[in-house]
Amino acid sequence: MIIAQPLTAGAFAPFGDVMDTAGDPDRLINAGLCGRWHDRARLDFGDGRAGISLFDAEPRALPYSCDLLERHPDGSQAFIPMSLNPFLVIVAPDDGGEPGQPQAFVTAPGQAINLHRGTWHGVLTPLHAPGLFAVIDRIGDGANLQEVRVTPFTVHPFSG
Ligand SMILES: NC(=O)N[C@@H](O)C(=O)O
Ligand code: NI
Repeated sequence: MIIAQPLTAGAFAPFGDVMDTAGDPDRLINAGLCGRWHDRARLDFGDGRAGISLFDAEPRALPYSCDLLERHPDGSQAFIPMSLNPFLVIVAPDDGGEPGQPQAFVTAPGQAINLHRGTWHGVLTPLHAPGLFAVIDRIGDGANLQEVRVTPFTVHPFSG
């Protein structure tokens, strides 16, 4: 059993970047009418190119059972919600080419994530409809996908 934790940049740092507008913007632009939180993710598309896709994913409920993790060996993958709904993020360290102990996080409204190249993760998991996301990841040759069946585990909500 895994308890989903509130997503923080520090806890997620081994796996990827958290993008949000917490704190002051890096720049004020557009005559001071817009804050820019500048260059907040480490994107990597290897020998491919950057692509932007839109996902409409079915919401899941907690407790959530997971038995499959995947990774993209050739590029990073960013999930940017097009709603203010929180979503579930499951990641795991690499342990000799297999996923190690999974960790689960629930995003705050307005948070987006960028999975670093090769990070083990669960597939996009909205928790509320609409499960609309912009996804920035690698477009190129090859599958850029490694999937592994894992011992099923259940993610439970944080009861903070
Ligand atoms: N398959 C796909 O485009 N998405 C997955 O990689 C995912 O992490 O949801
Ligand atoms: Ni993925």
